[in-house]
Amino acid sequence: MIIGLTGSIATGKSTVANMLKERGIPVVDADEVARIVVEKGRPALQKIVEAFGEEVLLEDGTLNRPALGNIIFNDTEARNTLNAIMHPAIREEMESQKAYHIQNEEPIIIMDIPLLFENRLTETVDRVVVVTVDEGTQLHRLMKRNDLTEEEAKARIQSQIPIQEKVQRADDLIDNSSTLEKTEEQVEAMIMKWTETLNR
Ligand SMILES: CC(C)(COP(=O)(O)OP(=O)(O)OC[C@H]1O[C@@H](n2cnc3c(N)ncnc32)[C@H](O)[C@@H]1O)[C@@H](O)C(=O)NCCC(=O)NCCS
Ligand SMILES: Nc1ncnc2c1ncn2[C@@H]1O[C@H](COP(=O)(O)OP(=O)(O)OP(=O)(O)O)[C@@H](O)[C@H]1O
Repeated sequence: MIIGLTGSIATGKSTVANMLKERGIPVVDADEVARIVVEKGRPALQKIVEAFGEEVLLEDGTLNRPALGNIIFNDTEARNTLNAIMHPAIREEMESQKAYHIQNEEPIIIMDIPLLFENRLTETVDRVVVVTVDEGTQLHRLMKRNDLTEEEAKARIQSQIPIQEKVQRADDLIDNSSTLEKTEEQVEAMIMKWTETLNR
């Protein structure tokens, strides 16, 4: 069973992904893969420099992530340019990690993909789990985690499909508005449900 794990920015996908990993379920993480494909010497990094200039590089030649983030989260056209460079490379690496877990006969594999709906990838998974929080909590957690102003955080939130729309399209929901313990309980119940489905 291939499960797509998604949500909106800072709703708690990584938090839930870690809870799943702790329970032995393999997770293929799009954000992590997105970091690998822009490492020094990779073709995607070269293309990013060609599109956005040397100012998106740090002195040591690695990607200046905050600088690129400031450009793309405030400009749809720039975001589309970056997506066109990175998404094919991300997809290829994710497929290869998925194939590895399939070969190991893992019964459940999690694909943690923030932009699952935006990139129309729902057909590539069997079920979709959406991690949700209320909008106030999302804004607050994002501002705190990334040290952003309210305006900067709102621009990032608005660069994705609204969380309420994603909630409507979910097969399973995790409400991460409350404590981590409450989230953990929901994760355990969900794993139990999936396991029952597989054993049926
Ligand atoms: C712009 C970059 C360098 C900023 O890096 P930074 O370390 O600040 O953020 P990080 O990578 O941890 O992403 C944080 C969150 O931002 C959101 N996000 C990232 N990229 C995008 C995008 N192109 N469009 C909308 N939201 C995005 C996601 O919710 C993601 O979980 C980075 O996000 C990036 O390389 N983005 C393009 C690749 C991509 O689309 N990644 C999303 C997973 S497929
Ligand atoms: N239940 C919770 N209670 C308090 N803080 C939380 C809770 N869940 C997550 N957080 C915090 O909220 C922030 C966002 O969570 P997390 O990084 O898991 O979100 P994400 O959806 O993976 O984000 P992104 O889309 O940016 O990758 C983090 O700083 C995390 O520590």
